[in-house]
Amino acid sequence: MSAPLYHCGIDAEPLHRYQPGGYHPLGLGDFLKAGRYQVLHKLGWGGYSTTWAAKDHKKDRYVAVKIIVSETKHKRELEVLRAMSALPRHHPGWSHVNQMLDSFTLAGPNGTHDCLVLELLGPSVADIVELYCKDDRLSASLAKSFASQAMQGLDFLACHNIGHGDIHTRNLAITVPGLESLDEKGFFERFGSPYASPVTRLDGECLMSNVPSHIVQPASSRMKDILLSSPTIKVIDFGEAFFKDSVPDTLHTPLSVRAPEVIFGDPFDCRVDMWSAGCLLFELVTGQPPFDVTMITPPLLVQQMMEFATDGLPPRWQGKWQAMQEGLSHSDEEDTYTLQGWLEEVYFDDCKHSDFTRDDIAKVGKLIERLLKFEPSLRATASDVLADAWFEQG
Ligand SMILES: Nc1ncnc2c1ncn2[C@@H]1O[C@H](COP(=O)(O)OP(=O)(O)OP(=O)(O)O)[C@@H](O)[C@H]1O
Repeated sequence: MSAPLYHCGIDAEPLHRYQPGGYHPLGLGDFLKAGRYQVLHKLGWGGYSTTWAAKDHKKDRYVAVKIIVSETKHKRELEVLRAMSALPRHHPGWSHVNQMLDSFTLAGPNGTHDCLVLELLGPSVADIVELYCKDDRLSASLAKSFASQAMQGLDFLACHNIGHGDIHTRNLAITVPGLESLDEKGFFERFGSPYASPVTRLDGECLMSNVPSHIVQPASSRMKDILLSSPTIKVIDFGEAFFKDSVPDTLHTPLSVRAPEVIFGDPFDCRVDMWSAGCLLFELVTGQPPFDVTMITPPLLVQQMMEFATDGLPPRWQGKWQAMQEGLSHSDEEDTYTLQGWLEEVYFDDCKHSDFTRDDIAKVGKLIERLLKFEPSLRATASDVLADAWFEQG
């Protein structure tokens, strides 16, 4: 990799991606779509996009604008979101998926970018846990409420033959109550005042117009009070989403929640989401994902999956598994756990609060077991999960 050309005091999106094919340079106060959207704050960034909070002057509302890098050839996210916005709204899960409100293209110095205008949401569930939760763990009532809402969102998607492909706690975000009625002062009280730092060139030359003059620190929302009510959450980020009749070759779901059929290179479908949902349920309850993600490699992960999945590795994957194991060093010392044993071990950690009862944990363990099946056809569906007695208690 070549030496960095730019410097900025804020560690956010990689500056070298401000080049043809990459990010669009945007600044606070900029207008988009002929003056309709005005940029107020930065929400975050990823490998393929930067996302901004903006004021929609035409409809007098706050929105999120996700600006995709210009080199992206596939338009899956845009197509799935567009299809979703045309779907009937009567399903209870409709209100638990982030809806697209508008879309447009933006021609800039780095190319032509698809821009998705989305409902503006607050922090992700992962952020909430990190920022506001004692012992990095949700209360039992919030864990159950978030699990139920995520499952409703997934049920809505499955009913319409849409796979999300990237279900985890960073892709569930809370809605901001009263957002519509916030004035600008109230908006910045919620999302924090933006902080930006100038970009300089290390060779002393002037910046070109395809690099922003400043980098904005992503918003750090102040929303602890929201947890005292019953927050609504929505599934966000449809960058890996797909329709049942045009499934991609593979998915880039984080390895720790990636379904085994994707790891084994098998054909897959929307049921990948139910494997990830099993991991999600475990994390919502305990505060950590079921599979140890430190230094994880596919063979190590499959080894852990074999401890927890109750249906055994399907014969069609045995050959690949044999080949994978060649790189694994066998250690006799490591403890092995059943899923239920591991769930109890993690949850009833003496140092952390535990407001679920042992009975509750036994029940949710059974539920997670129904999701963590190697064979996609054996996995519970979102509607099966929602009908489970665990959701009726408490
Ligand atoms: N509708 C929204 N409202 C508020 N914040 C959002 C919204 N959509 C995305 N974000 C935030 O913006 C950041 C990046 O968004 P997103 O999850 O869509 O992209 P990513 O998957 O991280 O990146 P990429 O798709 O480019 O790899 C995240 O921090 C996310 O929480």
